[in-house]
Amino acid sequence: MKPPIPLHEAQARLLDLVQPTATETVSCEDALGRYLAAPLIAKRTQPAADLSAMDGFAVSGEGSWRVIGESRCGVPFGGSVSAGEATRISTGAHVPKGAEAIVLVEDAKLASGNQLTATEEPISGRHIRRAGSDFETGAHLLETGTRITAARLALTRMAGHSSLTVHTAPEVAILECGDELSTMPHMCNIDQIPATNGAMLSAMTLTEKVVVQTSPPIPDNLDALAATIETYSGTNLLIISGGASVGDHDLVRPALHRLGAKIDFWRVAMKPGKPLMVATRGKQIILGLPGNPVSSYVTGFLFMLPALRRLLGAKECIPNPISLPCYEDLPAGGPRRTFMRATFGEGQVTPIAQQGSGALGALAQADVLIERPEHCGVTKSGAHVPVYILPTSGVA
Ligand SMILES: Nc1nc2c(c(=O)[nH]1)N[C@H]1C(S)=C(S)[C@@H](COP(=O)(O)OP(=O)(O)OC[C@H]3O[C@@H](n4cnc5c(N)ncnc54)[C@H](O)[C@@H]3O)O[C@H]1N2
Ligand code: MOO
Repeated sequence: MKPPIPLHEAQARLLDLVQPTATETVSCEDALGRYLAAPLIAKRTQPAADLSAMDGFAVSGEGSWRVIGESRCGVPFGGSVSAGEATRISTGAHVPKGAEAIVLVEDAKLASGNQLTATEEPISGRHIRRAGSDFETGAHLLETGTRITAARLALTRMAGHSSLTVHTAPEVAILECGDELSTMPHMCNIDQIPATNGAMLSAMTLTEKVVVQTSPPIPDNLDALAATIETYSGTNLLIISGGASVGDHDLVRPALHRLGAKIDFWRVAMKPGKPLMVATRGKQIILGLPGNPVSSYVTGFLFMLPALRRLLGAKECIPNPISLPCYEDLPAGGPRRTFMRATFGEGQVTPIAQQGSGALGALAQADVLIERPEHCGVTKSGAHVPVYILPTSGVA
């Protein structure tokens, strides 16, 4: 048996196998959460003209000023203002030609209806958003592969786009196998356990634009497993949880062999998640995830979601750790890169006592994964450690 390969090599090999899906043009709103298939180039200049940043008066020269009109959003003042003149102005309205300062409403005094004085001397250029200060027509605003977030969706529209080119939603099948798995958590007998991984992995994909298909748990039977894999052969990505290890009833490898799939690698030097398997069958990518629920989650986070992002054309597919202090001493690392479930609070992370790869209670409590590199030394409390933030505030 070949030794497990290092995590980073395994992730790189997986991503090398995956090609982004075809492209399609969708409304900016429908592109939310997807990745640009072309750079975002500004089709307009923003602001298109000098605008006031405050409600008040646009003035020219020294005060006092005679108010000769109004500039409001959508209805600019038609003419220009000369020294000693002003217009009323709204936040976001065009600064009239000739005006160079804004007197805030709070600082304005009006006598006989239209004679303006200021309690605070206005400063030339202050409270004026200059034309093009956000971006100019032709500016390269977002790179290919950038994810459309709420703020970027607003930017695409402000830049004059109503549609965007993105990659089509890949089809993903999520399977789970094991004779002990029950679809009825409320009525499991002693020989059974509730099937959790299919539901969990499906939930994890909700952060990406994908079409997910699931099937009831597959029994530990080679014919049944091969037949189910065949049923989903048309999907871009096939995820199989369980049966990835070396036991007599771990049938994913035999089933893939029988179907002529090419196993690219099996076993990664990581904990949890060692029996992870990556294979291809024609254009389909197949990921065999270990069945222990925490192992399935961690490999889902570090392999399944990156593969989906690559299918969707993301420029960054693999999550990046940040550095945070750890509240406790951490033991030296072993031969496998280890991902410890931990909580986050008061600016530091604290490992959870129960680190078993079946311990869903601890996983459900975890805010972060602490990364312990292979053979690292002891880490003293207070030292910074690499940490992956888990999405705990929304779905998945
Ligand atoms: N002799 C060895 N035994 C094992 C090794 C090894 O290297 N040599 N590796 C261990 C590691 S590490 C892991 S991880 C597990 C993974 O094994 P499998 O992928 O074959 O998983 P199963 O045996 O099918 O299940 C393991 C465990 O998880 C439960 N399970 C499975 N699927 C689900 C599901 N969908 N929902 C909820 N729970 C599930 C299953 O009942 C088992 O308890 O292998 C070690 N063994
Ligand atoms: O790799 Mo297993 O996931 O350690 O329990």
